[in-house]
Amino acid sequence: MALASPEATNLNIAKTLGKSLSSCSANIQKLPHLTDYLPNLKPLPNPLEKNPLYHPPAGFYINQSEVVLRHIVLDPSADSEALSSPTPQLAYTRAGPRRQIFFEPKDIKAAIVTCGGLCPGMNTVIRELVVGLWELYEVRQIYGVTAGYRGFYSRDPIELNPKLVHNWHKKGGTVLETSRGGFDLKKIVDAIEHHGFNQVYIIGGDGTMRGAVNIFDEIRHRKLNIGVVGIPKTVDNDIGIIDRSFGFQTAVEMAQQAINAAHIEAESAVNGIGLVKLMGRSTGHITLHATLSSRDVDCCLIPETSFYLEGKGGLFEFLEKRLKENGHAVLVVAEGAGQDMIPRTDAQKEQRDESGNLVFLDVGAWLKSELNNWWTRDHPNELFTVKYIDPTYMIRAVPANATDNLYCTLVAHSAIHGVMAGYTGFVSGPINGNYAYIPVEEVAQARNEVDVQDHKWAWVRSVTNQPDFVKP
Ligand SMILES: Nc1ncnc2c1ncn2[C@@H]1O[C@H](COP(=O)(O)OP(=O)(O)O)[C@@H](O)[C@H]1O
Ligand SMILES: O=P(O)(O)OC[C@H]1O[C@](O)(COP(=O)(O)O)[C@@H](O)[C@@H]1O
Ligand SMILES: [Mg+2]
Repeated sequence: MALASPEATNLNIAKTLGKSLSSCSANIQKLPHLTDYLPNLKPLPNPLEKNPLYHPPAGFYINQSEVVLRHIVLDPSADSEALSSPTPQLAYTRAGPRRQIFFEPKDIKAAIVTCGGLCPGMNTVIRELVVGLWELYEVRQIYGVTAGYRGFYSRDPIELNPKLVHNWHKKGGTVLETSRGGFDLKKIVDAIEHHGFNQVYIIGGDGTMRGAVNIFDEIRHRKLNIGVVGIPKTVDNDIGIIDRSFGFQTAVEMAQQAINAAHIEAESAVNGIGLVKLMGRSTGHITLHATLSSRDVDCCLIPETSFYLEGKGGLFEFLEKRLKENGHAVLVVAEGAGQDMIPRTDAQKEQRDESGNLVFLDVGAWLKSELNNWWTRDHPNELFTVKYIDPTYMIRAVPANATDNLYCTLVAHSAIHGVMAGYTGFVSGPINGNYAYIPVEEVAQARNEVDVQDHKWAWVRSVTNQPDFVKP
């Protein structure tokens, strides 16, 4: 069979793509807008037009019709049937400044809140919201709601300005403080009304976004002129649709220190095992990425795949082989992995944190004990040591690295532009590297789990050469 020349192939692809795109219908996810329930709101020109220092160049403003495609991988050789009746492309409103806005800057009273667990970059997002609102849109009433959702109704908000927040991006954690639980819808929306907030910026994870959906619904139900935006924060990277959360890369980078230490301890012992437990309640993204970038890991265990200890194809058999070959092994486990194997009392089965998340048992401590039992049983006269490192909070209680800090700036400014344009009940985040606005309801439902069928997991397997843990 004659091979097509590269030019011919390119032409074919271009033709097919052209056909595909010309017949492509974009399924644009509808974004809620304040005018949906307040039709009399009048648009105003963007104050950036009169900014004394910055003169918006051509192409600065985003057209209403600009979208970001959800899926950018396309198979141009897909059969003609599929192309003649293409599945509509999922598309989201592109983020960025609009020519027209729906808030008079002097009337804006903005609230910023952080909820859930920590994530590197939270302070940067707060800082950029404050500075962006102040500098871009001349907003002078900006408040921080402290201690998470409960702070709306139980604490006095604190006034924020660029001078106060100017070096917050260098600090880990959240200066505004955060908490789990305390979500009381009526009290929260009453407090928003009472304080006169008309823009609410909510930084938090999956639980927080579910709360934001309720807040938005209630505000819409009361027909209040208040914009609500979510900024997804998830060190576990368990929120779907967006590429990743700010802080995730920083956490992966921090995890390297723990893996390096585990490797050194294991290498320096006779039959040494270095065991590291990383964050990841229901997803193993941190563990997977830390494994891929380290290359010192012999076995990576995540919640999305099960494993077993004893017998053919089990963890013990694999580790025994590695110890024989290399004298040491490094094991990295996500906190949510193997939870079904750890014995629990009835009380432990019921234990929940303030937000209602199941409290996990320590998979690292359990594995360490199981490994020790196994070795003393099977090799009573041979030296063996397990060095267990749990860097849980060390990987998230740090300032964001440069890449994440940049992300924080873009996501915060995108959120501001969206709220100013009258959008509400949405989330600002990157999709395929482009910032977009996504209905918060969709984000609250979208999970992002490690796909163990895709290439990334295959890379892990090729780096570690670990078993599939398929029972014979
Ligand atoms: N289904 C839900 N509806 C309303 N609020 C929720 C829901 N789930 C969690 N929350 C609230 O969101 C906040 C943070 O949730 P949590 O699960 O602790 O962290 P994260 O947002 O980081 O996932 C808490 O105040 C919690 O009460
Ligand atoms: O001890 P805390 O503060 O509850 O945080 C621990 C948990 O936070 C997480 O990072 C998830 O937090 P978020 O849902 O807030 O992103 C889990 O991996 C971990 O179980
Ligand atoms: Mg969560």
